[in-house]
Amino acid sequence: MRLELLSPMEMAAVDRRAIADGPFDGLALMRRAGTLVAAEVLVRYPGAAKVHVLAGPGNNGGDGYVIAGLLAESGFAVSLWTSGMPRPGSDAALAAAQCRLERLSLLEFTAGPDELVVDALYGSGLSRPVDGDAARAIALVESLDLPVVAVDLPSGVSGDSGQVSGSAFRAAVTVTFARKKPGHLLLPGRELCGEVVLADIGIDDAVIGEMNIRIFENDPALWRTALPVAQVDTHKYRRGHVGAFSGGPSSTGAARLSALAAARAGAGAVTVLSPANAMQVNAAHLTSIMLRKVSDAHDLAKVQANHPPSAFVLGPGFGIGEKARAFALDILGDGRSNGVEGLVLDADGITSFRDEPSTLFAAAGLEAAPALVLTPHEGEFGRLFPDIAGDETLSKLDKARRAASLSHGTVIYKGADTVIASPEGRAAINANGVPWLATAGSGDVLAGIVAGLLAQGMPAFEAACAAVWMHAEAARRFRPGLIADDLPAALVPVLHELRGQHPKARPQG
Ligand SMILES: NC(=O)C1=CN([C@@H]2O[C@H](COP(=O)(O)OP(=O)(O)OC[C@H]3O[C@@H](n4cnc5c(N)ncnc54)[C@H](O)[C@@H]3O)[C@@H](O)[C@H]2O)[C@@H](O)CC1
Ligand SMILES: Nc1ncnc2c1ncn2[C@@H]1O[C@H](COP(=O)(O)OP(=O)(O)O)[C@@H](O)[C@H]1O
Ligand SMILES: [K+]
Repeated sequence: MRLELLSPMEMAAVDRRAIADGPFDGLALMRRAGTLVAAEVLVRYPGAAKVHVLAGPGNNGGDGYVIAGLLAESGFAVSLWTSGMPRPGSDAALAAAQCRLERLSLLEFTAGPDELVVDALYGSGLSRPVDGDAARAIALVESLDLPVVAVDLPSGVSGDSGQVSGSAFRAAVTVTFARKKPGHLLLPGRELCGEVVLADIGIDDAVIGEMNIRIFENDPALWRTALPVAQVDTHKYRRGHVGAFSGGPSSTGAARLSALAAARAGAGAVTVLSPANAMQVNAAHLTSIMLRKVSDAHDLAKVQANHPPSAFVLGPGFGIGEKARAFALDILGDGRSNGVEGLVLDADGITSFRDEPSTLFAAAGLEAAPALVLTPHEGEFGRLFPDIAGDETLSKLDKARRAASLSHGTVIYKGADTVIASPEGRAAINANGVPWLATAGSGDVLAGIVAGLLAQGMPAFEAACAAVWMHAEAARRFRPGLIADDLPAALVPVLHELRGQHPKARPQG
């Protein structure tokens, strides 16, 4: 699958390289791009009363000239509205020269009901805010509620960040070329793109392969082969043991949600690690999940001495303060020598380090430290990484990557467009989320899934990507009405399906 995401700059480099290598020159690529967009229009809007093609001054406009010509040849009534002449000698100028249609000035743009708009104003070359005639055209199209087919990106949407610069079209369909860009998946870009169609214009995969791209759309193809597969001769502790720290007597539910999720994600044993004063309430609500008293460092040391968990979840409902810091630093310091694969630090666990994040980052950076996975939502992200969060020049993708590098941890920067980033620079943007996942406790479940996968030996980045995708997929299939309590069981069919696709899959009874 073509999951790499190319920044507009990388895409331009790929275009140049592909043109240099042949067999297609720039105009041929443009003709292929335009032909594929025109084909989408034909298939989706065969009855459009009229098609307005808006062509800008660059190569995005060049695609527009090709599209306008082809749609007119196919029998559509086409109005071609242009903004700025293509640079003489450019591919766009060649495409414009081959288009016989009358040029109307975008300044005079007008349209009527039941008509269609093809937006070929600006694509990956967007270099300043969209204003003036283009902004007026966008407003008119919006007021008439006309369907828009965007070429490469809706004009005004940054391919790097998904942010709007000035104003932007809201497309029903966006046809992009070779690979998606981060702006197709990051909000608000994802919303403004509508359905994204990836069109193959003939750029060889090898050209993209040479770029060593490390940013991907999150998809099972990225991590399916790393999913844990239980061996025939396994036993419960070998299938991974998760320890989920509980808060005090009035905030124990979050840890139990994490614990259940870890168990459903395949951990063979899960133990809620509870302060003494919450033992009773936890005991009253647990069956297959085990329970141990962990009130202080001494108790934690005892847990680590006998069947120690291979992964921990610390934070959900835990309470903010010194105890969370001490436990987290203890686990990171105890390290892989004791069989600990990872620590998932969520919610209060993250906030506990707001005044001294560097101690956490230093502990995670030690050679023998287990993997640290941080799962902040936007508010928590700002507490742990205030400088990165406050830098408005950075996209959500950039922010997650910088945070991962700084913290030596894998960062799951949550939200409707969750970004997962590894400390070594890999990143994935998740796109299968559904709004009803925004329900109290759903983050606790996510933390538990990550820990469940880590405990079974899945590498941190893959475990984080898999957990985010499965969490969202379980919610998507469940449909609205979901509460966090439903999620652990809703994971089961998703896991079954993924395991069925695993290359080492055995028949399941
Ligand atoms: N050979 C190639 O390089 C190919 C390029 N393709 C198309 O080329 C596009 C990229 O082309 P370009 O790099 O020329 O970039 P664009 O055509 O996206 O935009 C660049 C042009 O628009 C102007 N511009 C940018 N933002 C503006 C704003 N807000 N207001 C007014 N003017 C603005 C710039 O000054 C420049 O003239 C892609 O999006 C894709 O549609 C496709 O044809 C496939 C092949
Ligand atoms: N609009 C949305 N669309 C899809 N997923 C969302 C949306 N809003 C939040 N989420 C997801 O829901 C989960 C909420 O986690 P979190 O904010 O920690 O909530 P809680 O602390 O209540 O568990 C995260 O996985 C997040 O990515
Ligand atoms: K466009």
